[in-house]
Amino acid sequence: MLTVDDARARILDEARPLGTETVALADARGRVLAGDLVARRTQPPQTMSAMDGWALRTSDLAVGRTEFRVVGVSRAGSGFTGMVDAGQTARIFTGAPVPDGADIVVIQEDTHVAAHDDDGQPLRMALTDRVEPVAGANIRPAGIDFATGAVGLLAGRVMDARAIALAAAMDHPWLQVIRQPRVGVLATGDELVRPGEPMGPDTIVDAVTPALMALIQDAGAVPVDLGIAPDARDRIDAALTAAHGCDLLLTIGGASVGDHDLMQAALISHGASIDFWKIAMRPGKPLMYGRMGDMPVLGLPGNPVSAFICSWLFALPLIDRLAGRTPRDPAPARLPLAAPVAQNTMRQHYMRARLQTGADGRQTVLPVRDQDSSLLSALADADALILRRPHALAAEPGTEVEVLRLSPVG
Ligand SMILES: Nc1nc2c(c(=O)[nH]1)N[C@H]1C(S)=C(S)[C@@H](COP(=O)(O)OP(=O)(O)OC[C@H]3O[C@@H](n4cnc5c(N)ncnc54)[C@H](O)[C@@H]3O)O[C@H]1N2
Ligand code: MOO
Repeated sequence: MLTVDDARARILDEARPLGTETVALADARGRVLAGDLVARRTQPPQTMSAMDGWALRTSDLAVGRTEFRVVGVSRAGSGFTGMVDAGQTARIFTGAPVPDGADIVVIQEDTHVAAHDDDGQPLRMALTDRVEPVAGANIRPAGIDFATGAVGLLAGRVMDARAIALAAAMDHPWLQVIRQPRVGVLATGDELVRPGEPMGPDTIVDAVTPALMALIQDAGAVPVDLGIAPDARDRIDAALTAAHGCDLLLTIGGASVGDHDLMQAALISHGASIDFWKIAMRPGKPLMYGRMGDMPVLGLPGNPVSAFICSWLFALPLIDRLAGRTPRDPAPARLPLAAPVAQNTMRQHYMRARLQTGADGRQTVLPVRDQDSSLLSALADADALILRRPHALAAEPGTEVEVLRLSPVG
């Protein structure tokens, strides 16, 4: 049987980022830049003050001048267009252009107004403290952030709040980004109903579709609910036809060996090639992977925990790749066990577990008691998975094991 690592590699190796589209900057959160983003302007556009104070000449400070004649005011958005000559100063505010002639801004805390005119406007400014004549002090040169034509954000950058700020500052109202993957979710099984639908004695509620819809959204992709197909070839065929147009298809159930496990045959009749079926992992052994045309298909086992863990391990990195991001590959932490675990089989085991912090502040990990792959209560309760490698030996409390955290969302 294929190992988890080999299965991951086979799934990811074939996948390529999708095409591009243009989105408004306001809709760009979480999207992936399709190309380098170049500044369309220079920031700051001219020499700007970094402080509220007075613009003047360092040459005046160097010769010991302490009083200056006020010749104008430079505000953010409306600079002083005149010249600051020797012995002169201009009132200046943070973000205002530094007038010609001035090469230093003295912060107002080091000054006082020595004389006002009849309207109360400052006529003369005097220094109250000694100010070092350092040219450029409290001044931001033009282009210190970025200059027109400079590459500010690289292709592949995920547009988080910080990247959005820079794109906005570089004057990009629109961005070229990788298209969001459309991920079809198709549940199968005669026994399934939607939450709230009439129930019979043999029915259970489709819990996996809603879980996958949430997981897909958390991954920045667009979920497409393809419904529940009963265990009948014609119904599964119709649902697979409806999947055309998706970038990835996740099917749930019908992956095993039972008489009603029809998914593989249906996929093949739709021209799908099956790359692998069954991997050495628990839960999730009957995972199937193939392609229908260009569209990758993950045939998830029906047991809800198996479907969730297979999606978490394989569908999420695949969505990352299709969306143009680096496929996630969380490194396991090492934490001591809070309860013993048995020797593992040849299947890599992802045990549902809870992180806990002892009175001494030390974190341990407690496997949930029942690892049955149908138990949604245990899955909801878990906040981590203990990763047990094939044939790992039995381990006592205190033994460090590999732990993957299930994030609060996803
Ligand atoms: N003889 C064997 N039997 C089974 C094997 C095996 O190797 N030999 N593998 C077992 C394993 S492991 C798993 S996992 C399951 C996978 O079965 P299928 O993928 O064929 O899934 P189903 O039979 O359709 O369903 C299994 C189970 O899950 C419930 N289910 C299905 N879909 C949903 C859903 N959307 N929401 C909630 N629950 C769902 C379904 O009712 C069944 O109880 O096969 C084992 N058997
Ligand atoms: O491997 Mo199945 O996926 O036990 O539940």
